[in-house]
Amino acid sequence: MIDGKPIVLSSDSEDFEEDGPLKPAADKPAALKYNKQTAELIEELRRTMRESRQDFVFACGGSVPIQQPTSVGKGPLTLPPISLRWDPQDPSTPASLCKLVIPGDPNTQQQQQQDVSGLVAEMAPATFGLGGKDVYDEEYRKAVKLDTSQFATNFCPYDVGIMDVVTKILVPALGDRTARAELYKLNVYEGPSGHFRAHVDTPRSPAQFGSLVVCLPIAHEGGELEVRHNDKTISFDWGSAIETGKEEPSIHWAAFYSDCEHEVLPVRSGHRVTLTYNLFAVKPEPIGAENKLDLPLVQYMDSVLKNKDFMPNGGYLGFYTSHAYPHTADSFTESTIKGIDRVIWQGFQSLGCNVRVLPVLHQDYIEMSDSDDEDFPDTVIGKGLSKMKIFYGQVDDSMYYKNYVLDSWGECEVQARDVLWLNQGMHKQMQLAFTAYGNEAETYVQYSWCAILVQVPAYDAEKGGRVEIAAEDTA
Ligand SMILES: O=C(O)CCC(=O)C(=O)O
Ligand SMILES: [Fe+2]
Repeated sequence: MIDGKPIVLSSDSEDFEEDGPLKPAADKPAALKYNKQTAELIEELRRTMRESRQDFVFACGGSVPIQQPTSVGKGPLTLPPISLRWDPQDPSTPASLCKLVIPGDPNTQQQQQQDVSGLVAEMAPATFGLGGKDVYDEEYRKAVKLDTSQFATNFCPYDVGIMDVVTKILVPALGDRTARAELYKLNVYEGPSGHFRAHVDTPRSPAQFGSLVVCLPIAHEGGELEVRHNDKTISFDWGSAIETGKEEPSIHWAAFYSDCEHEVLPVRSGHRVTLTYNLFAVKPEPIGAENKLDLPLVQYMDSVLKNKDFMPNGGYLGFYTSHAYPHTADSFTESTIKGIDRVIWQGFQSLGCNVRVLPVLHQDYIEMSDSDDEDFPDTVIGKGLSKMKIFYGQVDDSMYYKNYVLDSWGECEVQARDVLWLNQGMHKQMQLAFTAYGNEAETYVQYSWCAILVQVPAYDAEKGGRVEIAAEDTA
């Protein structure tokens, strides 16, 4: 949970003095109190973190063949034919016409395409969220959908190991946190032009961390799903794999962090039929110091903290998260923290530091009458942000100025100028993504990117390690 006051940081906190601690200068809000050795070690730590970022995945996928059930040898990972049943718009339509079994008889492929057309005729245009409203605009999304109240399927992503893979790859193996999938929509993207332009998925709750798409084996061409994070793109091309005769009928799936921008490219022909699921992180475990992460980056962080010259009197580190996170107007949960963010958050915690995650907003997105004011910060960070109704441009107070007291840990006040940043924070791309198109007009939960704030304890020369500080309740 995040509550309390908003805090303000200057982004140019790179100023070190040659020897010894800096004297804070009134005209230099970024002046810092750290020594030269700290400056050098920080540079190394920054570089290592930049490099480590490349190693984290943000999407995964696979395929599962469908087998006709036999009386023998039906193992737990066998996927039987998938049936779909739906509510007809005309209640007098016989049930036999409101059902599709996939794959159907291999000799009647054409029949199957006709059956899909029958399904499509019962589906409604799929809208997307724009500016708080559900909009239908074929320029951005051309697809049809059914809600879960209107259809049923025997397919379950848990039966065939998909959720095991998702949990292992996208929910880092920390504690026994796991992923829960909730069926969300049935969608059909029809050739020659069905598509969904770049968007991020609207979070359904602060516990949502990802989305799962399952594509049924129905012939189509095109319709590649592209998922992007920072400057990387992962593409899932199921159409060519599904094309008749090339492989045994299989479902194809992809799961990805839902703050990652993604896009369905135009379907050239056929029907791209998908089930979509929202993924939630469940069973968060309290993380204790005994729960050390055995990752090179954490070992490196450990070695820096063990260096007696690094922040000998303690201090504060900041890391702008690589992903954006959902939060509601008054709640923010750390249970969905992912990728390198998760490693940094838990890594520092396991090394005896206190860690917090705070939402961040860049000034471009804050509309204030006096935002031309030079004293107004480039970046506003803090727990109180969520209370400012920022997403509607209604910041109702002008108290958020540079060098504001950022936060406090017990008696300890953290000022903006005390924080050494490990990376640069302007995730413009992500901010644009969340202000542009979502898959749903839902404003109750929003994404924003965040800052991880780390309280580094002082070095105790006698003990030969960092001073112990009281662990925080991170629930
Ligand atoms: O069908 C897909 O591959 C993705 C669909 C999608 O992005 C959505 O429904 O939000
Ligand atoms: Fe989406």
